[in-house]
Amino acid sequence: MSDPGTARKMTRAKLVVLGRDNCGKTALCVRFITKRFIGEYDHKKEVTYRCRPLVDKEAVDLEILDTVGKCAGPAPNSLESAIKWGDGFLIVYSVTDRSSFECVPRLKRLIDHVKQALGLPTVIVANKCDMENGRVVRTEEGEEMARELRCSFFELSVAESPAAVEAAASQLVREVRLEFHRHLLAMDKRSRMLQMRHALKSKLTRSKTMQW
Ligand SMILES: Nc1nc2c(ncn2[C@@H]2O[C@H](COP(=O)(O)OP(=O)(O)OP(=O)(O)O)[C@@H](O)[C@H]2O)c(=O)[nH]1
Repeated sequence: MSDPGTARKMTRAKLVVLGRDNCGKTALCVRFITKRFIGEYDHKKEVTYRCRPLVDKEAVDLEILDTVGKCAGPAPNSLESAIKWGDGFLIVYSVTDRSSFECVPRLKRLIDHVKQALGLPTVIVANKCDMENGRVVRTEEGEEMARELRCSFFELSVAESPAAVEAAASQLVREVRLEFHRHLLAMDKRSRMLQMRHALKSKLTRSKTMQW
């Protein structure tokens, strides 16, 4: 995020894409950035993409970290570092893979734990809805889980709908912007309180000196 001390507008943001292997994280990143769907992605390590999309007519410099899917066992250090680094999170699962769906709450808890904060900007994406024949997770299950975790929810097909991918990523940028402005307000409030405390202290010191 931009440094709130120097700018009132959020000009950059760091997004992290999380989810089990094979759920379509790389496909989603590539679709969002290039608008293309290639089909096969050679991706065995973390990759950071950079782009500058317009979201609600305002440009934003995005760094998007595409993590490597892993869910079982303790979270690797690289995943924790990725979460520490990020301002907003896209958690992806595939509607054709129940274990990827079950992984979502675990990843959300990890975000809350690593960032030591609740309610950070997080969007859940249910991918591969074009594969109706292979579907094992119903739309309502995804919606219900997103409600429980208090996250925005998009069910889409990266393969078939670039517009839906853009909508999900734009929603995340909006939520990161909101968080940025909340942070600015909190800092303004804190600095006003400090100013008031300082003014009160000097007044007290002055009146004590006058009594002497
Ligand atoms: N039918 C269909 N296939 C998809 C969709 N999105 C991704 N895929 C396919 O799913 C497979 C895995 O996609 P990736 O983007 O490599 O998945 P990933 O989550 O990055 O996987 P890891 O790198 O192992 O973590 C690829 O064969 C994609 O072509 C989709 O919306 N529909």
